[in-house]
Amino acid sequence: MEPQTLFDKVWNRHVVTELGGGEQLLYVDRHLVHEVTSPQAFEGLRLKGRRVRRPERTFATMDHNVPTGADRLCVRDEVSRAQIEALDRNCGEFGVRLFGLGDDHQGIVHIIGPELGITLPGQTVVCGDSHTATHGAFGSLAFGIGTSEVEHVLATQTIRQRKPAVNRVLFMGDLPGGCGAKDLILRFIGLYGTAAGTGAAFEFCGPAVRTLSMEGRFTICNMAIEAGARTGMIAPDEMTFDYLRAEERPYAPGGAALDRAIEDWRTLTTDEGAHFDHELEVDLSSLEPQVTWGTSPGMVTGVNGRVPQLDEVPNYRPADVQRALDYMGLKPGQAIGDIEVDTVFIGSCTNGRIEDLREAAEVMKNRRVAQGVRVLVVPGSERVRHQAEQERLDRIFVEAGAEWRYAGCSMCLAMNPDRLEAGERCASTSNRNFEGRQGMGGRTHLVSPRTAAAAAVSGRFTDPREF
Ligand SMILES: CC(C)[C@H](C(=O)O)[C@@H](O)C(=O)O
Ligand code: SF4
Repeated sequence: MEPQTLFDKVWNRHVVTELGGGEQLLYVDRHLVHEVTSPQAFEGLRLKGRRVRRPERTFATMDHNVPTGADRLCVRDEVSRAQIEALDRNCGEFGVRLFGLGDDHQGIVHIIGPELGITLPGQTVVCGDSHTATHGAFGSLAFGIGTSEVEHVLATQTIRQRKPAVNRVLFMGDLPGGCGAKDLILRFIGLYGTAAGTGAAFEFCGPAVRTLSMEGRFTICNMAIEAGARTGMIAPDEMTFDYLRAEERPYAPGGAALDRAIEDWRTLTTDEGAHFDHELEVDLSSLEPQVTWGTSPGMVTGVNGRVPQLDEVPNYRPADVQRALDYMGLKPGQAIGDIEVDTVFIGSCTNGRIEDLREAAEVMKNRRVAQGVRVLVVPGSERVRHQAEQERLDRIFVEAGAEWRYAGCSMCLAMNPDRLEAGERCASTSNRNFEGRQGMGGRTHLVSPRTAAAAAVSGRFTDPREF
């Protein structure tokens, strides 16, 4: 048989039928739902008198709109409240399991899927959300869909798809100490640009990926989208299987059933000699902690570097760089280490997992947040919050002067009360930094949890390896 890529193997397992015109119908193993992109989809079902085809394969949570303060159950914004109430009603009516506000398992959709064992290796996973690629870190085929497709999946448990190009992204060399998955993926986007993968699927490979924890792998696949790809994948290995065995994952198989599943998942690797449409390589030996200075994740440099000259930036025209710097209030040649921040956001589906919080806590332990800096630490899920509290990480953050909050997307995007005011400057562990992303006129610098924590303590960008 022809050697196959990991992508091909998972794709081929799910083809229900050929639709002609280059399209295939794929079976969907897991459909994740959140409050923003689902109301019209449920409404569509209702109007047509249809049911949810596989409610037991459909899971819903509330994350984008939810407030993260102690009074979060009281949602003041009208649009948010309407979406939250609609999801509650729709899940009740259509028999979908909902992790709603106040539920122990509520959290960002891309955090709770893996941690509850809802998403697993070898599956097809879809959600009305672009960062669904996150789940591909298991070696599953996970991608975002639009609201009309959400309705289609609810009604049929299938999705029409055209097979994308498959690109291999090879990370060479070891990840230097003090650098994490976030630095690695930002470096990749800095090198190849936000159109590196337009419409393609990435398989992330190489020794540095193999040594990453599952948390780190989720971070990388999460940001495949920011490099223009539809999805990212990492072949499952012992790290993956240990993640599934180590803790209670209520929706994953257990015991002998898990062992049998693992035997099957071991076959989910790219065969020797399999064909990729493109090969992209990144050398990590000179990597340092990364900080974005512009309004795209590809506008990025090392924490010890400088804001570049207008004509020095790969993949961007000088006029784009100028516009980004004007918005960001920065000048070419300025040292990154001289940029002061007034806000730090640690959280999101990119970096809101327990390991991210541990890394941030390590830097902030026995230190104080710099004068005048507001620091929000927002666990990605209620389960992460409970675990962090058991490890007393919340004490470290609060004693340093940070705010410890409840789970949600929070300041990753301005859809809930956590947002930037115009002109505020934030070191953020999230994944998008376009104009207004964290609030109108707000300025976002994407960084790792360690670099965010270092900025919290120093009040300016500082190499976290100095702590
Ligand atoms: C609101 C949602 C549709 C959106 C997405 O698709 O990614 C959001 O999660 C984001 O990160 O911008
Ligand atoms: S945390 Fe941010 S990127 Fe992730 S789903 Fe929420 S809004 Fe989208």
